[in-house]
Amino acid sequence: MTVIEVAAGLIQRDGRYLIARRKAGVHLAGYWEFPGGKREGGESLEDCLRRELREELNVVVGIPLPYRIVRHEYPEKIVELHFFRCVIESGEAEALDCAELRWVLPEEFNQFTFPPADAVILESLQRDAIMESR
Ligand SMILES: Nc1nc2c([nH]c(=O)n2[C@H]2C[C@H](O)[C@@H](COP(=O)(O)OP(=O)(O)OP(=O)(O)O)O2)c(=O)[nH]1
Ligand SMILES: [Mg+2]
Repeated sequence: MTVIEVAAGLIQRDGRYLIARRKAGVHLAGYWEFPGGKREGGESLEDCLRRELREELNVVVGIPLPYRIVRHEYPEKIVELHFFRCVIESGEAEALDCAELRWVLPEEFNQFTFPPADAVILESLQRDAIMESR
């Protein structure tokens, strides 16, 4: 099975992260996720992320900082998720290509259903937040 490369943004502001709910009718519909999408030919993952965040949220972000890479095998596809930390440089996030948006604290992640691939990232961000508060 071919591996689908995806770039996703860990967009942080005042200790909260921006999460988006996937629209109906797509893979993992209704799940909450970190905004982003599939890399197109000839594009770097950083360019992909910046494009996706413009398309999905109408925001421009600064230089994305690599955080972690997660490979996950779903029954229907294999995804390689490249998570980047980033900050909004201009624009206020709008739900252009997602069902709903929320700014949430890491301690609130458990109130939302994320795709199984995201579990390690959620735990890692929660751990980071605890370390930063010490
Ligand atoms: N953006 C994002 N995708 C995720 C996460 N976790 C996870 O398993 N995925 C999966 C869902 C999808 O199969 C794939 C991302 O593709 P996508 O549907 O967002 O792609 P896209 O924005 O380019 O949308 P499209 O043009 O193909 O409709 O990765 C996550 O946290 N963020
Ligand atoms: Mg997407």
